[in-house]
Amino acid sequence: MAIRVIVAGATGWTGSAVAKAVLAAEDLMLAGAVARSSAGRDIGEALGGAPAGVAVVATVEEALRAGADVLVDYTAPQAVKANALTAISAGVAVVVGTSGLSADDYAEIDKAARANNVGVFAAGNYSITATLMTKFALMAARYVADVEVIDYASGGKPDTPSGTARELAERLSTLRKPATSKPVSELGGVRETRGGAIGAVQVHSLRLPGYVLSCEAQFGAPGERLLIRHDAGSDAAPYVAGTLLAVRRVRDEVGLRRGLDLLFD
Ligand SMILES: NC(=O)c1ccc[n+]([C@@H]2O[C@H](COP(=O)([O-])OP(=O)(O)OC[C@H]3O[C@@H](n4cnc5c(N)ncnc54)[C@H](O)[C@@H]3O)[C@@H](O)[C@H]2O)c1
Ligand SMILES: O=C(O)C1=N[C@H](C(=O)O)CCC1
Repeated sequence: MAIRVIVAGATGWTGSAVAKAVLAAEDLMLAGAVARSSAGRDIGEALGGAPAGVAVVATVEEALRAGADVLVDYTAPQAVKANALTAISAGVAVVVGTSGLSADDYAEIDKAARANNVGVFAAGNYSITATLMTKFALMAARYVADVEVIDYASGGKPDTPSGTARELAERLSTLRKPATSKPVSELGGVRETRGGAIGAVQVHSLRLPGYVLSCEAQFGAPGERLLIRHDAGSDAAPYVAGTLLAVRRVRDEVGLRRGLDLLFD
């Protein structure tokens, strides 16, 4: 039986690519599409194609009324937590694509998921090559203590740091040995120039025209440096396969799992 999927943010940059892929997949069924601006329209037509027989609705609550197995969220940082909690309380598994959630937000989502016997999957980045960047950085952190994360995006990105950088820093923090650099609290001058701490890792976010989204882990050791970096282009296609992998697997577990690499092996 096909997995019934709701896509929230279904007409957005990423959500539209995911919704089209769900419509095209034989083992998935687009059970709902949430997009406030297109509410009432057929989602196939709203995406520039043939009618799909699914009317766009304005809220996740409305979409859930038709029945679903998985909610995929590609909306906005201020909407994603409420959408996820709404789905969880209806017993529906969630794939979180939207960035902007903190470790505390994820703890709350995990608690709700466990209480409702539901699986939730979240990845700061669903692209295969961005996930490899994270995997290689985590490998390097086992051998090199000093690492900082730099996140680059266009000036319009609404959240900082990126979901990619936040997840990378959180995960590096669980592995790293104490850094050798002077603690920020002991520095003179303008301390903010040393970036923000996520866990035990300093993160620096640049927002400049010309970037789509790039993220790098920069390791330093006496006399040498190692740079592990991912650069995204301007197409949403790289995020689709990883998102659909999560959709197909999210109901196998209860509670929250984070990081696409968990689904690689
Ligand atoms: N994890 C990943 O791999 C990955 C990949 C791409 C994008 N993202 C993240 O996904 C999010 C969306 O990115 P995008 O580039 O597709 O954005 P977008 O602006 O193109 O699309 C977002 C869609 O959500 C809708 N929306 C916004 N606020 C909403 C609300 N409160 N309720 C309902 N719908 C709402 C918008 O109308 C829009 O259609 C961002 O947080 C981005 O960082 C993550
Ligand atoms: O375009 C964006 O915005 C993206 N956001 C994610 C992030 O915050 O890391 C990753 C992919 C693109």
